[in-house]
Amino acid sequence: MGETFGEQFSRLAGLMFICGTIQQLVPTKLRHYVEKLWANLVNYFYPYVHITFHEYTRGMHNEAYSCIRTYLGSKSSKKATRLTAEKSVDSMSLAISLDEGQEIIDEFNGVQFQWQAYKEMIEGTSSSSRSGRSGASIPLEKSFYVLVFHKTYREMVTGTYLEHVMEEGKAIQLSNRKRKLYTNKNSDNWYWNGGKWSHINFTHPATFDTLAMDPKKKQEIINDLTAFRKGKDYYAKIGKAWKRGYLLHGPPGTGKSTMIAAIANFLEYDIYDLELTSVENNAELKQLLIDTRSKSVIVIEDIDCSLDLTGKRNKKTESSEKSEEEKDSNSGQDEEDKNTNKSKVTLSGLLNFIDGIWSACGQERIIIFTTNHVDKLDPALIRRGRMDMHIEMSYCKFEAFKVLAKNYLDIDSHHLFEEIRQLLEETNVSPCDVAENLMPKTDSSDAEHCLMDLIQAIKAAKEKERLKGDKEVKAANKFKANLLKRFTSIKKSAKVMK
Ligand SMILES: Nc1ncnc2c1ncn2[C@@H]1O[C@H](COP(=O)(O)OP(=O)(O)OP(=O)(O)O)[C@@H](O)[C@H]1O
Repeated sequence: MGETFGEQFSRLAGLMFICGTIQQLVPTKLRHYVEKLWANLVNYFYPYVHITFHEYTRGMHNEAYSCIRTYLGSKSSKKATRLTAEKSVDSMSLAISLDEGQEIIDEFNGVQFQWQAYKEMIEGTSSSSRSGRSGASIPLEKSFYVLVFHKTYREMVTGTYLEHVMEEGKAIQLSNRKRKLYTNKNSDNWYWNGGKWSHINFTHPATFDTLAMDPKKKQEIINDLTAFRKGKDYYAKIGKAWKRGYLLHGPPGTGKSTMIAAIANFLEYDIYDLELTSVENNAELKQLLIDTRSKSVIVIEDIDCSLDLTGKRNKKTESSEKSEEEKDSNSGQDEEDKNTNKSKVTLSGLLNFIDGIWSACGQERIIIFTTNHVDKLDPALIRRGRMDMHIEMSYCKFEAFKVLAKNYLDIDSHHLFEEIRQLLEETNVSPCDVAENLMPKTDSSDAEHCLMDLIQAIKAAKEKERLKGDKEVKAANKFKANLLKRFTSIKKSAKVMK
């Protein structure tokens, strides 16, 4: 746009003044025709297009309006002189928006777009009122934005500019909102209790900075998540639903749940904590997934304990699996009924949940399974493509310990570090146990005290491991001796028989 909006409007205003003056000189009888001609001329020569975005359309809230409001709020805090600020219960910070009558110029790909904010009062009627006076006339506030642009850019506006405004507005809204931790309700409560998931605000403080693990492995995960977050076009190009699966496995207390919180915080996603044991069947599982929003992490913790999903596939052939699923969902009389939870969700139901066609209806989702026993899981459940990244959360080694020492004691080095390094190399201790010992127990506990406590705890664990090892060696030796004894006696009796 060569001229600015200001210049173009002042030129147009000058022209209108001249035409207005000419109109005054025209005889009254002809004035009507001149006015009509003038309106047509303005229509023909006025090079601007106006688009109005109302807050409500046909009684429904217009999502485009709130995206524009957020988008312009982010631009106008630097440019506009009168702004409105508000904070909703669901949002973390103040939302700034353009005040009534204000306008700002937004620039996109070198083109200027003018936005104006308006508010007008209209008369409305209340359908019911607290005073009991139904149908009373009440003043309603009607807010709207008007986008003004040169007609040359009509295609750019409808093609890319508005999409850019919507996307950016939505992204700001998402990063501003309080994130949620959802848990699935029992299906008996779905309809009378507002939805299939109940939620609380998600405020877990874990981040990748506070997560104790091998730094190289941690960086790999961060890179993977970053690529996923930016991967919208890539996933579209390769024809894959925009989702990714992570399998977190490792002994108890190694940080699997902490890692989930760190992932959700890193991506700024909500978490859906799916309790499989309270899902009755495969159909319910699908409905629960459909009811999740994008930009979310769907978690099934301790998948090996959730349902008897292990080994089923190994026992059956691929071809018999479909009929098995039907059998499961119809009668549900076999293996699942042996579970105390009576859930009829099957392995194939769960596989569909992860990668069925309909699972692509909501994009930008992460699915995470956790387990303490990866070897117990059916290979089909965790194959690449379903669980794209397998992350082993392991016992605490020195690099992970340093992160915990920094978090809990705010120290980067200490003369006891070397002893701890050696002990951790020789002993399996979970980060959870290390963290527990690093927590000051009394007001007078300093770093030295905590590190000494930790050394004692690792030594005790080492001793326990040694005793366990001795016991195992003894048992193995006993077994070997028994075997040898039996073998010799068999040999002897064979000789006698000869
Ligand atoms: N890798 C870690 N980094 C930081 N803190 C950790 C880590 N692992 C464990 N912790 C600490 O130990 C506590 C328990 O860890 P967490 O629940 O994440 O382990 P988990 O592997 O999920 O255990 P489980 O398998 O028993 O569910 C956490 O609250 C956290 O304070």
